[in-house]
Amino acid sequence: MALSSGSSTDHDSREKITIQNVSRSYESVQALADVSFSVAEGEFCCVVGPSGCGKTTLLRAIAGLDDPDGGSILVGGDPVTGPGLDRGMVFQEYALFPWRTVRGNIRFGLDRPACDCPDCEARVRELIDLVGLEGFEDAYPKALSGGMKQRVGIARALAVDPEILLMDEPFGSVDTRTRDRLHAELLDIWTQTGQTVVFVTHDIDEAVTLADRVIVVDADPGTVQSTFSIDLARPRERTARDFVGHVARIRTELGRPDDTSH
Ligand SMILES: Nc1ncnc2c1ncn2[C@@H]1O[C@H](COP(=O)(O)OP(=O)(O)OP(=O)(O)O)[C@@H](O)[C@H]1O
Repeated sequence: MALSSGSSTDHDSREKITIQNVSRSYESVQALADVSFSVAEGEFCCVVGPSGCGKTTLLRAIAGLDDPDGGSILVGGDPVTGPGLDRGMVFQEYALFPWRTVRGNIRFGLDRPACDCPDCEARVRELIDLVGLEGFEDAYPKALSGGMKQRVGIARALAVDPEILLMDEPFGSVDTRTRDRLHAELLDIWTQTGQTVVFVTHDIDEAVTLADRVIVVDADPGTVQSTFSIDLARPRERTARDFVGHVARIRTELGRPDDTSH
């Protein structure tokens, strides 16, 4: 993947994440090539692109789970040198601990020594309420539906109140109806928390449903393709009518037919 938001990558105070000339290769495969863009504080940014264009590699690098070969990633102006409590990650395949209950999975982040949560049990209860899993506290992941598992994944990522939420195709494994519901719930949570979100998807419709700003990348890792971002500046509270107009506008900008009727 090679992309540029078209804006300066010099750090300014509104920038929460600054990605500067980041590259990453796996043996002969170049997954990221000279990637530069930034994400503003409190922004919901979707990175959309086809399978294999380097989206997961990028997200893992921001999370500090993987080291780029070159370039730098700054969070709040500080270089990322490894995982941190300021970043929560939600994985496509949930990555829940099968031997832990819903409560135990959500509590995971709070059990770390670096966590200074004054009342962890109260925090877990708050998160269970937030993601609507009341009554399932003692259930194990194998007894949950895909949508419920991902609610646990989101709650676990939010447990330590991270400044940044990194989401890697989190709703790729749930049915369309559940996905629509989870979109609404996620936007609701984001409205409450005001976190900076980087949400990776291969689905442009999902991206325009959720994002303040969409960064579109194309196939062929390591080459610059038709990559652009769109500033949507949408209001946080949006009516269904606004939404249809919003999708139509984005489709026009992307040069795609207006098929927002379904
Ligand atoms: N650990 C690895 N070892 C070797 N190659 C890898 C590794 N991780 C990723 N790659 C390769 O790097 C490229 C980018 O992979 P990445 O998973 O970041 O893409 P992606 O856009 O997230 O794809 P998807 O949408 O399918 O998850 C791919 O060609 C992939 O095969």
